Amino acid sequence: MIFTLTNLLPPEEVTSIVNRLDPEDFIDGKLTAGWAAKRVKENTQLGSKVSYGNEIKEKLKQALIKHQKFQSAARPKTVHSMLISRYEAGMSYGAHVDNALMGNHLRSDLSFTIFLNSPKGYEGGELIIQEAEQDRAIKLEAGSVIVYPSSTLHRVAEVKTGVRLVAVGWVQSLFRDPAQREILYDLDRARRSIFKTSGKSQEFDWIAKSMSNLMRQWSDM
Ligand SMILES: O=C(O)CCC(=O)C(=O)O
Ligand SMILES: [Fe+2]
Repeated sequence: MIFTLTNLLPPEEVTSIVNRLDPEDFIDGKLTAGWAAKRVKENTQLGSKVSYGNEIKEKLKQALIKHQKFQSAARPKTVHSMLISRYEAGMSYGAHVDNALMGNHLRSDLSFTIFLNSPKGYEGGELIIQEAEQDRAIKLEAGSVIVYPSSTLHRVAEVKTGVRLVAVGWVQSLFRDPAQREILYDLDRARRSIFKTSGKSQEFDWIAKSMSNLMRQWSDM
């Protein structure tokens, strides 16, 4: 399941993040890519020792963790390995699959891109996810997020003009099976919708009970 979150942060907060990013603090993106992805990764990213970088990543991570749709659809155990990337004209990231295990044995079940600047600020630069029949190209407003399975082949199209600024990161979910996550997401949506129309009805209780019991069976702690 691929899903989006709109307005992760208010626009003024996204602008203030962008204003803090000094192009001088960005280093070659190849430094954090696996040996094969290194060959196709042509971008820059905020150096890991840049002090304000950790503050920004923490703020974005907290906003994700608090987001109800993100909780319901991703069921995060850990949000990890965040990077802030900057693509100038001519830069791209060719087709690759994300490392399954990162850092201190953290699994990547889901990948996300938080768009930090407006799509009006650059041409090209779409995130392209390969699906069975066709590619899906994604370019969102500043402050919006795309969340997609880490199991996919994906790439970032060449930026033709302007600058593309994004934060990317990964989620180890409490439920590693995408089908299980989708069932839990649908049950949660059904439960919330029933609650809205009929309150804490008998039907609400049955769905809530089933959801809890499936979570007990499936959770991967
Ligand atoms: O910039 C993006 O939207 C995705 C980048 C990416 O695929 C990665 O960092 O692994
Ligand atoms: Fe990737």
